[in-house]
Amino acid sequence: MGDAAVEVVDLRRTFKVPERETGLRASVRSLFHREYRQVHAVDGITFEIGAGEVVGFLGPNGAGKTTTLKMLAGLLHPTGGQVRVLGETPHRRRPDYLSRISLVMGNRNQLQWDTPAADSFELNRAVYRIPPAEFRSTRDELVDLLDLGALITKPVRNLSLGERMKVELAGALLHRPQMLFLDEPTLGLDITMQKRIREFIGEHNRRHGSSVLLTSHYMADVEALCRRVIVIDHGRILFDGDLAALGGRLAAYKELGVTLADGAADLSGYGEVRSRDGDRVTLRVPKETTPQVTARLLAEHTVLDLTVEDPPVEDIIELLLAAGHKAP
Ligand SMILES: Nc1ncnc2c1ncn2[C@@H]1O[C@H](COP(=O)(O)OP(=O)(O)OP(=O)(O)O)[C@@H](O)[C@H]1O
Repeated sequence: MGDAAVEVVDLRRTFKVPERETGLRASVRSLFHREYRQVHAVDGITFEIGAGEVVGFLGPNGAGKTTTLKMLAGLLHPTGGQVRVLGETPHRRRPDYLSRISLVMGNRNQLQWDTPAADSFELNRAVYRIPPAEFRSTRDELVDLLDLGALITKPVRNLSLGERMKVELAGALLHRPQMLFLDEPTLGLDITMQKRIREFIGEHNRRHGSSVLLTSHYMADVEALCRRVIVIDHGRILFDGDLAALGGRLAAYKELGVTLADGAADLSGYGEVRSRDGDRVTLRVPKETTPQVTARLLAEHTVLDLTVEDPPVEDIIELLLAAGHKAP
């Protein structure tokens, strides 16, 4: 295998889950004889991530993203296939490997709850055997980049969700991991804090060149950070490539944003009205008829503003998933 940061070939993970039938009789029967079914959480995926690359990992709930990240981080054994991260087999969990990666899960706390983050940072220093001078300079850089200030001296439990995510990220980066797995790092945060976290991730990547695999339900995160995305559904990859190509390949329509002098005009004859925000109407129009539709709008109305854009990424992914479901 080459020197990609992540190399995954036909990776699989199946879970055996008990079938739950309803009713008293079924409950009693299940005491003696349990039926199981196989859940193919990850069903044969193949991809590579280059050194320093930031890749978005997208898919609906239950698609297999977290299961994949856990296998890459060495928390779960694969049921089949091959996985190499930084040239290592993750589930062997060699200390040297663990000191070169980090997994941050937005819905999980990894720092000690009752003590200040600064104490957990010290613990990480000892666990990862970070030389004191390197530790101080990395910590100070993270405190500065994330604007942590006094936050690291307060017990973690007293921090807001956004503040906690910032100190979590700092804790996860103290040992300067080359590979970063981020599972919903902006989950539940307000827009300002989401932006702050995403800017930090971008800046950290530019400075240190670590590779990042990121899952997020917020497309703004993905659009800001990832040129490439992998879309997964039902444990299988539906798309792997440039985010821009995803739009170009799939979107058979454009979105027109129109503001008319007559804000109340009915525009349903020009295309599908997607939304109306005050005087501004968003229309979905087939790509090939966009020039004619814009020409008609301009000829038949007093147009104050007109924009032509690709549909939002959320819509494109929705189309992709719908097409994937129709595939045999
Ligand atoms: N420990 C487990 N035991 C049984 N089934 C599991 C286990 N972990 C995950 N699954 C199942 O595997 C599938 C994939 O789950 P996974 O958490 O990887 O999805 P996801 O893409 O991360 O979803 P989300 O966006 O909701 O976090 C789901 O059907 C889930 O119920």
